[in-house]
Amino acid sequence: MSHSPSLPDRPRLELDPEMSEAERLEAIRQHYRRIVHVNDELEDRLEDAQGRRGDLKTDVDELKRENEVLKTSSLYIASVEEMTEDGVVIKQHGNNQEVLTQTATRLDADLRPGDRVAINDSFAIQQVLDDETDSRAQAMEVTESPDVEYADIGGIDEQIREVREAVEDPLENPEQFETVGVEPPSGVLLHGPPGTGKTMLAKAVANESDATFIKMAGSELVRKFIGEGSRLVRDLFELAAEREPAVIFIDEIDAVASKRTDSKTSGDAEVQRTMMQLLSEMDGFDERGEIRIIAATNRFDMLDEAILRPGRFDRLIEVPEPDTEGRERILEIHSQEMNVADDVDVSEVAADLEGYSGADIASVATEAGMFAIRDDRTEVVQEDFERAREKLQDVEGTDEQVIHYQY
Ligand SMILES: Nc1ncnc2c1ncn2[C@@H]1O[C@H](COP(=O)(O)OP(=O)(O)OP(=O)(O)O)[C@@H](O)[C@H]1O
Repeated sequence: MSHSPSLPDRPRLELDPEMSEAERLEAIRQHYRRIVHVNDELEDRLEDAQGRRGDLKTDVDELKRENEVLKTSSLYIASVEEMTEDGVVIKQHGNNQEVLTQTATRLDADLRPGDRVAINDSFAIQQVLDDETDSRAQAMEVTESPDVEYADIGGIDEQIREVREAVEDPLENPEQFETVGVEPPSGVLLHGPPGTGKTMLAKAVANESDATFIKMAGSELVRKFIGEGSRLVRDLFELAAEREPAVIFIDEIDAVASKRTDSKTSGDAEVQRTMMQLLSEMDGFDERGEIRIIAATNRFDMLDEAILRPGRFDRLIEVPEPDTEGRERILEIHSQEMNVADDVDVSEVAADLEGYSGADIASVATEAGMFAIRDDRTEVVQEDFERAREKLQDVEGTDEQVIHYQY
């Protein structure tokens, strides 16, 4: 590339009055050729200059970016709480301080409450972080087809029937609901003591309706993902829309939907915001297509009534502790793969397990098998079940009992 500063001389047309017609014509022709030549040369130079300009612009952009990075090298993570006329209210992760700040105009349109953002030392928002962050993956358990079937669940046949009616039927035969002119229930709330099969039931109905199972634990939203609750709830519904047909399962919903307490700590405000997000997602649920939502709690008494209104969790299903017959069925399910001696009387074992949940009974079966192994036997005998029950009673002692009692 030549970058000579001087421009080529401007060609001059010199005509002598003495010249003949033919000479004049020739002089004009030559002049024309010179002009064309100079023009070509100028065009080449222009092209070079433009190329050079492009190179310089790339350098400038690069430097600008570096400068930006240097200026904002230590960014902190925060969540957008609210968009107000005066600016954006954010809360920094790790401390609960709320700050009113400004944002670069180029980001304005993209911001929504609940977004995770990167802020600089002066709290100015520099960047909106991607939705697909680690916490989204961590906070949600997604299973294409959970390996639980209705036949694996014992003692709650009536509850299975109700859940199928509220979840499976609308997913499989939406037209039937339309023809008859009834709205399927918006959300199903399973309530009852711990370990009675609520999660199993939600997994089984997702599996048997060929729906993706997406689980989120309410307790984790408030303990582990502080400041991200409402965003994660929004992501949960977005993910379900991407994966429909889908069953959303919110375990321990009481953690985000408890009756309002009087204290006004920011922790409570945050839980409140998470619940509001959940309510607004459910209110806009009609248009969401093939998504059903199930929640579970063992603290039904603590729930805020707002979540039980029509259009939200409007189908309540109690999943109680199993009765004798139920316990027998659960014991059969959990020992069907075990080599149990013919003379074991399952109904007698079950009768002794009064107050045991399905989860407790599963442990009794496993523990009975362990006793047989310890005794170097290949068959599980009646006494193994009794010893297992005694052992678990000793181990469980207080904690579990207290929870059961509270319920
Ligand atoms: N009705 C049941 N039939 C068969 N197994 C059961 C039943 N209930 C519980 N179990 C056993 O207990 C385990 C835990 O059950 P599950 O997680 O479904 O209970 P949950 O009601 O959701 O409990 P939590 O309230 O503590 O979340 C299951 O994996 C299963 O092994």
